[in-house]
Amino acid sequence: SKLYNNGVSAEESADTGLMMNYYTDSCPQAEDVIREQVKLLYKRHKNTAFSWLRNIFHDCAVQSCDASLLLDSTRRSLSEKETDRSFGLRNFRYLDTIKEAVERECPGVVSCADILVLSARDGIVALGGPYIPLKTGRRDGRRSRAEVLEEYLPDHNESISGVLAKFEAIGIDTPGVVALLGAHSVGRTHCVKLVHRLYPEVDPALNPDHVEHMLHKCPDPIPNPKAVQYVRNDRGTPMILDNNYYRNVMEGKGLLQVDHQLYEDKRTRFFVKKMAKSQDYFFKEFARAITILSENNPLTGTKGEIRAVCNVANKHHL
Ligand code: HEM
Ligand SMILES: [Ca+2]
Ligand SMILES: [Ca+2]
Repeated sequence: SKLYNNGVSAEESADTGLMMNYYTDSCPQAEDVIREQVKLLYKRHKNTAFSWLRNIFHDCAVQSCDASLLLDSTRRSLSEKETDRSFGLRNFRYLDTIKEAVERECPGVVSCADILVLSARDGIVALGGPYIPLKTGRRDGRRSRAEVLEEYLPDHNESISGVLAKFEAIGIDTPGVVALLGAHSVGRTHCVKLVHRLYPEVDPALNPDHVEHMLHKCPDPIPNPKAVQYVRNDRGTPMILDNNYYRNVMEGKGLLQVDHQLYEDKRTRFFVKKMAKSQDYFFKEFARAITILSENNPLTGTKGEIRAVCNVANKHHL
């Protein structure tokens, strides 16, 4: 059939939006290949699952689930992943590994944006979280958008009102926000993001037992940013996506200002308690919120492109 300039046939270019199993006809093995790769990579590098989970926030919350997060800086612009807001993001090479495996099956068909979302979905399962059915059909953006990052991504010191407002703008309500922050039930936070709660004075809201641990892990008021000094987000079950985060937050063991605020603020406190009590409720709300996040403003139809490699946009086509 007639090919458009971007190599998409007329039938394929009809904009069907996001749908379940978008690649059923064009690349039936796509989701299996991704699931297989996630399993293999997770077995070898457990913490890559934290990265897949964090990616969905840092890509989808910033304007669109368009894999803009994955682009490298160019001579003309600094990429999202190299800004301070992306501090600590890691393991991008394992997304490239997944993309390469998918490309071997079906070259030029599956977007990096979908691979990013599906790796998060399968990574959540690897971490003991719920299986969340997610749609596909996203296409990749052509530019990184570091200049709008601040507008969309809450800072670690942001007020809870600011956090709620930013998520509300993409359709995620209060219980949804509380559930999403449950992602801090896994992974780590570097000392640079924590020392302001320890020095010059210890934040009195912190649990004294936890302070001792934090001071041990972060002994310098000005940590060397190159040193790998960090505190695990959830000392109890650091590798498992469970509701232990909410118990931590209730006990003054939330690491970030936003974690702590979640239990201080009237609007969110109720949901923290409810999620601490019921893992089912946490999972249900988490699944709902991840679904909304993953459908934020996607490029579909003929918008954007299918990137050949995830860290650079394709060479410009007419
Ligand atoms: C108000 C919103 C949020 C703020 C301010 C925030 C901030 C942060 C910060 C500062 C870190 C530590 C990074 C480091 O030192 O390496 C972190 C880690 C992490 N965040 Fe968030 N976050 C937020 C929401 C989310 C959401 C919605 C998710 C996912 C759904 C998420 C997933 C993660 C994960 C998995 C880690 C651990 C990463 C690792 O160990 O490599 N965060 N976050
Ligand atoms: Ca994006
Ligand atoms: Ca945990």
